[in-house]
Amino acid sequence: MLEVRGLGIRFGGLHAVQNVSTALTPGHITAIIGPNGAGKSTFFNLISGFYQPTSGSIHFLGEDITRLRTHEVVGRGIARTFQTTTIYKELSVLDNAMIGHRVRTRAGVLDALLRTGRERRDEAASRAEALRALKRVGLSDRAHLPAGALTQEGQKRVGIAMALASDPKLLLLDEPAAGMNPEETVNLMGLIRELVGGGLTVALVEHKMSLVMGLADEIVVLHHGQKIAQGAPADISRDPAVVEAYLGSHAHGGQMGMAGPAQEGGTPRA
Ligand SMILES: Nc1ncnc2c1ncn2[C@@H]1O[C@H](COP(=O)(O)OP(=O)(O)OP(=O)(O)O)[C@@H](O)[C@H]1O
Repeated sequence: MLEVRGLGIRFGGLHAVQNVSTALTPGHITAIIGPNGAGKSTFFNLISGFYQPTSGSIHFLGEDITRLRTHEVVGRGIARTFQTTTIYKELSVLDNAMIGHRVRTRAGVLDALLRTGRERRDEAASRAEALRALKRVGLSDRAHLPAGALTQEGQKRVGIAMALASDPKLLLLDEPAAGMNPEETVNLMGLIRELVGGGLTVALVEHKMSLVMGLADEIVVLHHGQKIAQGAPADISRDPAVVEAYLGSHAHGGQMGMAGPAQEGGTPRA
C-alpha cells in the first residue's frame, strides 16, 4: 500500500531519518518503534507531507507522493493524528470532526469567510463525513457535547474522528495511547482493531509495548534514524539489535515500554 525507498531527511548535520526502506501491507497494523529521538515522528512527518525528504521516495497505491503537500497527501487517502491531542475543547465534538474534515481536505479559508455557495455545499459534506467519523469511533451520542467535557479516552477518540473525517485508506497514529491508563489503552486497542476490521490500514508510533505487542501485525524498528529491524512482534522482541538499541538508550534515559510524561507534554513539531 505504502512503499518507502531510501527515505531520509537532514536537519543541519543531523540525519533524523536515514535511508529507510519499508512497505506497509493493506489491512495490517504496523507499529513504528524505537528509543526516544529515533526518528519515528519525523518518519510520520515525511509520509504525511509535513516535511520534504532530502532523499528517497514515497509511493502510495502506486503513485509517487514524495513531493506532495499535506492536503494533497490527505486527498490521496492518508490521514494522521498528532502526539499531543489537538482538539478544540470548547467546541462540540461534531464541530471538531467537521474541522478535521475541512482542514484536511481543503485550504479554502477564504471561501469559508465569504460563505460562498461552494462553502455551503462543503459544510453539508463536512457534516456528513464528520457524523460518519463519529459513528466509527463510537461518539455519535456525544456529538453535541463540548469536546472538553469528554474523558481523556473520549478526547482521543475525537482526535481520531478528526483524522477519519477525511475518509482515509491509511491512518497514521502518533502515540495514540499517551496519557491513557491501562483500561483506556485496552479500549483504544479495541477501537483500532475495529477500524482495521472495517478496511482501514494503520501505522502507529507508540512507546507502550503492551499496545504494540498486542496489536501490531508487523513492527519496524528505528534507531538513530535508521531501520534496524522489521518483522513480526515475536521476532522483534528477540532481535539482538533491537534489544541492544533499547538497552543502550535505557542507559541514557530512554526505555522500551516507557511513555514518559515528557513526551505527553511535548509540543507538536509540525
Ligand atoms: N524540525 C526539526 N528540526 C531539527 N531537528 C529535528 C526536527 N524534528 C526532529 N528533529 C530531531 O530529529 C531527531 C528525531 O526526532 P523524532 O521526534 O522524529 O524522534 P522520535 O523517535 O519520534 O522521538 P520520541 O520518541 O522522543 O518522540 C531528534 O534528534 C530530533 O531532535
